[in-house]
Amino acid sequence: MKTHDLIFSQRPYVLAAQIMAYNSTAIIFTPYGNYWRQMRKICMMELLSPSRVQSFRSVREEEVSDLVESLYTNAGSPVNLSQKIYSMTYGITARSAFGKKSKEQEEFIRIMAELVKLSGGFCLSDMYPSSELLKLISGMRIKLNKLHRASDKILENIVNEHRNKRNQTGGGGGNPQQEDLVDVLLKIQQQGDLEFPLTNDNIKAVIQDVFGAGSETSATVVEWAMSELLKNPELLKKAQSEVRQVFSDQKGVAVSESRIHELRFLKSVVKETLRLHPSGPLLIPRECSEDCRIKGYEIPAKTKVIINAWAIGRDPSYWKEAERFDPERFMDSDIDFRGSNFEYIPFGGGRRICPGITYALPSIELPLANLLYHFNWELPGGLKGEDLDMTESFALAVRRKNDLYLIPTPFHV
Ligand code: HEM
Repeated sequence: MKTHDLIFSQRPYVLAAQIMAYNSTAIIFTPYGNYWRQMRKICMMELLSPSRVQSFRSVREEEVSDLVESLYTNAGSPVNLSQKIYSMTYGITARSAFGKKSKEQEEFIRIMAELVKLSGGFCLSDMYPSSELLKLISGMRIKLNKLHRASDKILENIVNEHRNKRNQTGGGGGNPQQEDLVDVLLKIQQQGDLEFPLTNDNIKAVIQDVFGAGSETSATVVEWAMSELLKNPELLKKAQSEVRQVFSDQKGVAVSESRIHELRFLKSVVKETLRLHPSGPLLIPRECSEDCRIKGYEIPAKTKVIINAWAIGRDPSYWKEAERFDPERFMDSDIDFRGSNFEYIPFGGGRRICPGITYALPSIELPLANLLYHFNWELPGGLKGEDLDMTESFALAVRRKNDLYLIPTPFHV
């Protein structure tokens, strides 16, 4: 990611991306080159830049406020917090990138969760990509085709709705400032601004990537942070005291983003969660584009390279009491996840580093701050924090194997 970054900027063949991402023409699994560069740049400018992220502040605040309201109505009884967090995060991404939530949002969430399971690059057909027989007998191709047909229908609707609206009133309802990512991609398609024609399939591929990458990942962080805090009641108390003190004048109103930067401990909780539970523990696989030599090892061209960010984040040669959830370690530390501290790479590094960091952080911090501010939390059935099951699922983005059920009790009565 530093000395040999260019050579390792390629992605390997993954059957799920081939089928689901319209011949790998989105961003995540797209081959390194001009097409990938242009698509990544468009998303950076139209969705992920600091000013665009700031412009979605009211979207985040509304979605989080809806979450809080729905939790108030469940006060005192166990709620499936995981499901609520995932639904909220997908809602934020849908509204930021496509202007509104899709009618089929819950169905799309289900498809994405399934896709994330199948895209890890560890299924037999990805180990032996040239074997058509394996794709057939493993049932992968059939499963993926079915999933693809279902997601394509939803994506097609999103694109068509945008196209119709553009034809009637222009992009963004006649206000270019209000154009969303889909509007911009359609405009580029119409104007033919790129060196290659942008097809409908390309647009759908990018939407799907953004939807999956932008939601599943951030949601896992909120889910794991709440799990770790429940396991460590004194840390939970500390995080709650901080947010309740910083927003002491709110008196029950949803916590806004205005002073979120003052929550130093909460930011450390997020960093520590990303150390122990990086959303993509093995990042996204790379491929070596030419022969190279690293520390005496010959790595032939086309070798699939998997980076174990999870293990690096728990390596005792870099981290004191590596297995312990201890947000304090980040309080007075310069270590950051933006790709230059290689002992801590939850977002990867180099040319393929996650472009969504600036977008992701407020979508994690704001819900977390609100959950901590508004409610006291307990495990159902008198379960103690130390007994909370922390088993991980196996997928490209690792969420809890079993959903997190908690009992919220309103703090402001
Ligand atoms: C906690 C939140 C997130 C985490 C932990 C995360 C993590 C990652 C990781 C590990 C990679 C692979 C990096 C590599 O190969 O070195 C990646 C790539 C990517 N992420 Fe994220 N991500 C997050 C949020 C987001 C969001 C919010 C978006 C967009 C809305 C996004 C879009 C992407 C895209 C498009 C890529 C592919 C980049 C490329 O191949 O050029 N991510 N992310």
